[in-house]
Amino acid sequence: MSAVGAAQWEPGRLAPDVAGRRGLRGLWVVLGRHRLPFVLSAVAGVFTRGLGAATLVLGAVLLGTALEGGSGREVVGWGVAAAAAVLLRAVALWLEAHLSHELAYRILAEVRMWLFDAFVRLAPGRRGRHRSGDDVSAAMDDSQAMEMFYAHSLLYAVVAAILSPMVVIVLFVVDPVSGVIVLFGAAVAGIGPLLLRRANHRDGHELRSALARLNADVVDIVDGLAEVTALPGGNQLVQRLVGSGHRTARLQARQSARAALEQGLAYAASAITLVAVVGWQLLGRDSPGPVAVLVVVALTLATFDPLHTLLAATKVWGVTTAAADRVFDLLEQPAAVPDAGTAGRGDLDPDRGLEIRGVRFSYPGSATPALDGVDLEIRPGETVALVGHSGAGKSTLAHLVARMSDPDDGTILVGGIEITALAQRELHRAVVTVPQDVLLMHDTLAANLRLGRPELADEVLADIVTTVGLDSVVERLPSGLDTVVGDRGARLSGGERQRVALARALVRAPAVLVVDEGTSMLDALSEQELRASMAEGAAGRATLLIAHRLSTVVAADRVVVLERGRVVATGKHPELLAGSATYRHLVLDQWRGLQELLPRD
Ligand SMILES: Nc1ncnc2c1ncn2[C@@H]1O[C@H](COP(=O)(O)OP(=O)(O)OP(=O)(O)O)[C@@H](O)[C@H]1O
Repeated sequence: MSAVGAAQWEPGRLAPDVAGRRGLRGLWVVLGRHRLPFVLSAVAGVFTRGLGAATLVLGAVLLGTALEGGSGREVVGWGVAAAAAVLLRAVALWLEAHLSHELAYRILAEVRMWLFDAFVRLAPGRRGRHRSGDDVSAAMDDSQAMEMFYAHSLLYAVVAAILSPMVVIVLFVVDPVSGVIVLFGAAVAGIGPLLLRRANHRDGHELRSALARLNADVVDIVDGLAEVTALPGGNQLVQRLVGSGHRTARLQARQSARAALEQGLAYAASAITLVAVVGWQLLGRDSPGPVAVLVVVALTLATFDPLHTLLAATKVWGVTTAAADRVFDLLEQPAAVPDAGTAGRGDLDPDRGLEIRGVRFSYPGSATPALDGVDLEIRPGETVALVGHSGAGKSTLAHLVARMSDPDDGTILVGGIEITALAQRELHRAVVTVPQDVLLMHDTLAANLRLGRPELADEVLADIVTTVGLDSVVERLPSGLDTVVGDRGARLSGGERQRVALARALVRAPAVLVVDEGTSMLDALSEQELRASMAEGAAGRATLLIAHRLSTVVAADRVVVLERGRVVATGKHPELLAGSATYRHLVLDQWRGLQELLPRD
C-alpha cells in the first residue's frame, strides 16, 4: 500500500506551525519533512527539461549535419544520440510525474487530516458562526488547489530557475551576442507576471472567496432541497445561487484575461527573441554554418521552454496561495474550548452524577445572559426533566454540559471532576447528547449504532436495540441490522431515526446522558415507549432531559423549571403544579394546545 493510503489520523498531533506564515511561505512550511522527495522530483524535473533541451540541440545538429552534407555515419550517430535523449527524457518524465504527484497527494492527504482535526477541535462553539459549505470548500477545493502547487508550480519554478540559466550559459559559450539577446528576451517575458502579480494575488483571493460562497450556497440548497422545491418559483435561495454563480464566472473571466495577457506577452517576447536571434545569425554573423545556426535556435527555444511551463503554472499562483491561506486560517484558529484537561474516565466517581454550580453564560454580543446562575445536581440513576418557555436557556445548558462552550462563571462537574479537567476525548465518552436531528451515515444500521464503539459485542447491541424499541424495525428491514439505511438514514422514519439516536447514545454507556427531546421527538416515540426506553437507558447514569411533553415530565424523577436563565422551581409534577406559577403556565399552555384539537361541543 502506498504511504498516502497508510496515513493514520492522530488528532491534534499533525498540523505544522504555520503561525503568521501565509502564501508561499506557508506552503513552504507544509512541504516540511517532504523536502527530500521534493528534491528528488526536482532532480527528475531538471533531467526531463534538460533532456528536452538536449533533444532539441541534437536534432538541430542532426539536421545541420545533413544540410552540410555530413557523412552517413555522422548523421546516423547524431540520430541515435537524439533518439536516446528522447527515450531517456520519457523515463525522466515518468519519474518526475510519479515522484511529484506521489508527493503532492501525500501532502494533500495530510492537509485534509489537519483540516478534519481542526473541524473536530473547532466544533465546540462553532455553531451558528460558520457555513458548512465553506468548510466543505476548504476540505475539498482549497486543499485540492494546493496539489497544483506541490505537483507542478513549485517544481516548475525550481526547474526553470536551474535550467534556463544553464542553457543561457551554454548559449553564451556558443554565441555571446545571441546569449545577450535571449537574456534580454527572457527578462521581457517575465515582466508581465511581475507587473501583474498584485492583480494575480487580488484575483486569486476574490475568486477563492467567491467559489467558497458558491459552494456554501450549493450545500444550503442541496441540504434543503425538499423545502427549496416547495417554495414558489424563482425563490430567493435559487436566485442567490445564480448570483453567486455569475459573480464567480465574472472573476474567473477576469483571471483568465489577466493570465492570457501574461502568456501573450511572454510568447510575443520569445517569438521576437527568436526572430532577432535568427536575424543575427543570418545577417550579423560571419557566415555561420547550418549546424551553428540551428544549435543557437535550439538553445533559444530550450531557454524559453521551462519559462513558458512556469508561466502556465504561476498564472493561478494567486488562487493557489489564496486557497492555502484559507486552509491555514482554519488550522490556526484557536478552539473555543481549550483541550487542556488530563483526567480520564477512571477518575470519575461513580456515586456522583452531574453537578452544575452557579453557571452563568452569555452568547457573544448578547446583552442579556442566556443562563444566570444555574445550580442543578443529578445523581446517578436519576432523570431530571428541564422545562421552560422557549428561550429560557434549556438548550444552552445542554450545550454547556457537553462542553460546546465554557461558562463565563461557575463550574460543571461529571463524576466529581470538573469537565474542563477532563480530556476532551474522555469528556465525549462521559457525556453523550442525543440530539434532535441525528446524523446518520450512508452505512448499515449496525455501523450507525456502533459509531461510538465499533468493538461493541453483538449481544449487547441487540439488548440496546430492544431497549429503545428498534427490534421490530430491525425485523422489518430486508437485511436486519446489516441493512444500509441510505443517505442520512432516508430508509428510516423520523421516529426510527430518533430511536437510533437514543440507541447510539446508550451504546457508549455514558455517565451523563443529555436528551434533547425537542419538537421532532414529539411524534417519534410513543409515550410509553419513551418512558420505558428512558427508564432503562437511564439506569446507573444521570439523565438530563430537555422536555417538551407533559408525559415525559410526569415520568421524570424530578422536574426543574427554568425561566430567563434561572432555576425558578424544582420538584415533582404535583408539587410544582401547586407551587410554581411558571410550571402551571407551561402545563396550561400545553393543555390548551391539546384542547384546541378536540371538537368544540
Ligand atoms: N447561538 C446563539 N447566539 C446568540 N444567542 C443565542 C444562541 N442560541 C440561543 N441564543 C439565545 O439564548 C437564549 C436561550 O436560548 P436556548 O436555545 O437555550 O433556549 P431554549 O430554552 O432551549 O429554547 P427552545 O425551547 O425554544 O429551544 C435565547 O434568548 C436565545 O435567543
